[in-house]
Amino acid sequence: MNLAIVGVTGMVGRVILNLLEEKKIFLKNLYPVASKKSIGKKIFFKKKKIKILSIEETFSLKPDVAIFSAGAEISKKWGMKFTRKGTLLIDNSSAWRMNKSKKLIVPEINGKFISKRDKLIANPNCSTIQLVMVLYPLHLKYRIKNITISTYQSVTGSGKKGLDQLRNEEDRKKTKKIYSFKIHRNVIPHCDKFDDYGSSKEELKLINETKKIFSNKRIGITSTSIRVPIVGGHSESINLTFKNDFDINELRQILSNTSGLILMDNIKKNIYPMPILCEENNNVFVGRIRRDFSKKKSLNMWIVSDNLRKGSATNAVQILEYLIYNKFI
Ligand SMILES: NC(=O)C1=CN([C@@H]2O[C@H](COP(=O)(O)OP(=O)(O)OC[C@H]3O[C@@H](n4cnc5c(N)ncnc54)[C@H](OP(=O)(O)O)[C@@H]3O)[C@@H](O)[C@H]2O)C=CC1
Ligand SMILES: N[C@@H](CC(=O)OP(=O)(O)O)C(=O)O
Repeated sequence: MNLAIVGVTGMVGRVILNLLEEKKIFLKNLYPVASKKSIGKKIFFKKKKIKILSIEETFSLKPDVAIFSAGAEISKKWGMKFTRKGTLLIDNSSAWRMNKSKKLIVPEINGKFISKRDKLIANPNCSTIQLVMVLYPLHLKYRIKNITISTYQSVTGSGKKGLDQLRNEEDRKKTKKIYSFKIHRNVIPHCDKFDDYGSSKEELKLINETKKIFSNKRIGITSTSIRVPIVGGHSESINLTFKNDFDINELRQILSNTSGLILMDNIKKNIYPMPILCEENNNVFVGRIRRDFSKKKSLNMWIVSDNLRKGSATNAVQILEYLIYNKFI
C-alpha cells in the first residue's frame, strides 16, 4: 500500500507517523506531505529519512490511501480530486463530516458500516470522539435523552500555533496570538468561531457529530467548549439523563467492559482521570461517576483523552486498520 499523509509535520500528522510505526503497519511507500515551507525537508520514519512532498506531486503519484490532516480548506480543495483519481481518503478535518453521503466513523461504534464503496471516510472532531466512546455503550443499554457537556480543551487542539502561543507566554517571549486573549494562566470560553446565535462551531460540532454517529437526531444535546492552558488532553464534564433507570454498579461494569475505555473511578483513593495521566495513551478515560440527585435517571461523569491520540490520529489509523483488515485496500 502507498500511503500519503497530508499535514505530516503537524501535531496530528506526527502522531500518525508514530502510530504507523507502533502498530507496524506495512507500507510500500510513504508520501509525507506538508505546506510549501516544508517541501524538500525530511521526516524520519522507520529509521529512514523521507523527503516531504507537495500535495500536487503526491496527487500525481496516485497513492492508494491518503490521510488528510491539514485543515478543512485543504480537504475541501483536494479531497474529491484524490478520491476521483482512485485514492481512498481518511479525512481528519471538519470539511466532510456532516456531508450526508460521507460516513463519520468511530470504529468501535460504527466501523461495521464502512463498505467497499466508501471513498472518503470522515474522522470526527476530537471532543466528539472521546464523548461518544463513553456514551454509546450507555445509550445502547439505557437510551440517552439529554446530554449537557462542558469541555476543557488543551492548546494542542489548535495545532502547532496553539502550543507556540502557550509556550511563548510561559517563557515571557513575544508571540503570535491565535487566541483572542492570553492563554497562559487563563481559561477562554471560546473554541473556534461563533455563530449568529452565540454558539461556537466547536460546540455545534459536538452536538451535530454526536447525533450523526448515534444515527439519532432526537437526543437533546447542549455544550460549552472552553480552552484551557493544558498541553495534551481534552477533558469533559458530562451530565446525562436516560430514558430508562440504571444501576450505578452495572453502569460502571458496562464501561469497564468496553474496549477502548479505561474506568478510573475510586474517589476514596483520589483516582480519577486527568490529562497528565492520559497523554500518549490511545484510550478514553472515565471517572467521577455519580448519580445526579437533582433529576430522575440522571448521572454526572468526567471524561479525559489525549486529543492527538484517540481524538484524531489513533481513530484515523484505526479506520486505516479496519480497511486493511477487510481488504478494502
Ligand atoms: N489537534 C487536534 O487535536 C485535532 C486536529 N484535527 C484536525 O487535524 C488537522 C491538523 O491539525 P493539527 O495537526 O493540529 O494542525 P497543525 O497546525 O499542527 O498542522 C497543520 C499541518 O498541515 C500542513 N499544511 C498546512 N497548509 C498546507 C498545505 N497548503 N498543503 C499541505 N499541507 C499543509 C502543515 O504543514 P507545515 O508544517 O509545512 O506548515 C502541517 O503539517 C486539522 O484539520 C484539524 O482540524 C482533528 C481533531 C483533533
Ligand atoms: N477544534 C479542536 C481541534 C480541531 O481541529 O477540531 P476540528 O477538526 O473539528 O476542526 C480543538 O480546538 O481542540
